[in-house]
Amino acid sequence: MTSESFSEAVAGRLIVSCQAGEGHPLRDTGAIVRMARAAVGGGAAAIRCGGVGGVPDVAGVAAAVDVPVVGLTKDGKDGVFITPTVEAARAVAAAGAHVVAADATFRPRPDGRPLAASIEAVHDAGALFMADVSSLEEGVAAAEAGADAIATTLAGYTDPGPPPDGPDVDLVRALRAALPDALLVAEGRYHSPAAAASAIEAGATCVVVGTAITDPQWITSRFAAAVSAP
Ligand SMILES: CC(=O)N[C@H](C=O)[C@@H](O)[C@H](O)[C@H](O)COP(=O)(O)O
Repeated sequence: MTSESFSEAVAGRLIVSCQAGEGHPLRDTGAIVRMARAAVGGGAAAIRCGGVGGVPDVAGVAAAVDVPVVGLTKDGKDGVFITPTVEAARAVAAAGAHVVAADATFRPRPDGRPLAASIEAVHDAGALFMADVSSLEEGVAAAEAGADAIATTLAGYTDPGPPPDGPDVDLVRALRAALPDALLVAEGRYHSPAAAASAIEAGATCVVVGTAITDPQWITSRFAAAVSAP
């Protein structure tokens, strides 16, 4: 898939992130695949999937849906953990991901290789590279290093302490101003249709929504809290 055809497929549309972490009741490749098919049925333009040991999820979803698949793996929860190494990036591409999403923050990478090495490996495998960043500077650097898409995935997750409640729409605005032609993905804590629409208004090419669509446990907890007596 070329970056032009991926951009055409997702422009002004929703990507659904279908993931379930270790210990989650939906942590099962078959469940993830069915989730992805349901998301496509509802109008998802692409699926983002993978996680800890998530290569089988990427392969299963890629075989089951006819929309682009953004794949990733995760290794732990600290530091650089989203597709953190060149080897992990190669494995995700080999599983059939059209786009490989990986951490592109300035933090030290566990294999000591530069971001550009992961980008090159993904391109050599015939896939595109989505750079998961937390700041304007990281997004600009990732674009300069050859990333095909810049995503705000890690905004709010690199500082100590809990992330804020809402999405970082200001980062979307700043990235669009700095990178007028980039394929810019708004991602992270978009918890309502209105919030997702606000990202497009701020200049995002497309929006990724995960938890608010694909985690019944999280959705239930919001309803449960709303009806519980104070
Ligand atoms: C920080 C991190 O690990 N983000 C991950 C990236 O793949 C996923 O756990 C998120 O679910 C995804 O980014 C979508 O975001 P939200 O679930 O907030 O809609």
